Amino acid sequence: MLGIMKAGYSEFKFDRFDVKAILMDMFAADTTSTTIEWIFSEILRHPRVMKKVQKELEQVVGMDKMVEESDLESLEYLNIIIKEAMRLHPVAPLLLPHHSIEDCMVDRFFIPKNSRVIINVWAVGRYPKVWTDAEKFLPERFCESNIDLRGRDFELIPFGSGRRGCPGMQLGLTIVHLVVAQLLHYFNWDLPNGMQPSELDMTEEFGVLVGRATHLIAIPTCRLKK
Ligand code: HEM
Repeated sequence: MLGIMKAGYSEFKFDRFDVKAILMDMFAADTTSTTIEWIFSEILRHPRVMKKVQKELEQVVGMDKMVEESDLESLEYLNIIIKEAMRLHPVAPLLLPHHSIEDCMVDRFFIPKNSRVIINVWAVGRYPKVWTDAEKFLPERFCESNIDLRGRDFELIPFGSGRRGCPGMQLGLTIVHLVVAQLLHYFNWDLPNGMQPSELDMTEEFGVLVGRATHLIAIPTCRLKK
């Protein structure tokens, strides 16, 4: 896109604002909203977790004030909920296709130069040799582990890793934390028509991004004092 912009041969106006808008459209909006929808689905399926994170919000933020960005680093339980939901539901389960620029060995595997490399982070996140009770949503598993999701630990790479990892990771994580924290702080949430948490359909719809097959519907009631 920068090449097209610099060459100036497009028949329409194409400047930095257009490049930014296309990047936001292609990479930012859906990844962030889909991640939030999965996190919220897991929280609604686990009322114990919802109560615990709301308690944390009460203690850290207080019931008479809105959540601010500066509160986020103190919300430790929220942080591990988000890690756990992104382990089970990486929105780009195969990342973007990568291309090897030279021969290399990864563990025992030889990858010749010019190969297309697809990394299945969905399977890595559920690999039973790495994760105990891999299919279960257990945020507390991260209390005793330093595993991070920013690309340093290859067991958990929902943003990819290295030079071609997601450049919007910090922005994405801040939006996800803030939106989820605000929704849980301001409202209590119920499933519609007396649906039980265990009945919530978690079917995935496969594509470049993997979202819920049906959108999540939840009923809010006000929780804050003012
Ligand atoms: C929770 C939110 C997000 C998630 C889970 C996410 C995830 C990803 C993943 C998995 C990749 C592919 C990395 C790879 O193949 O190794 C990627 C690439 C990318 N992301 Fe994100 N992303 C998020 C938010 C954002 C935001 C907010 C922006 C921009 C403002 C952004 C911009 C990009 C761009 C430009 C690429 C392509 C990078 C390249 O090919 O070099 N992303 N993202």
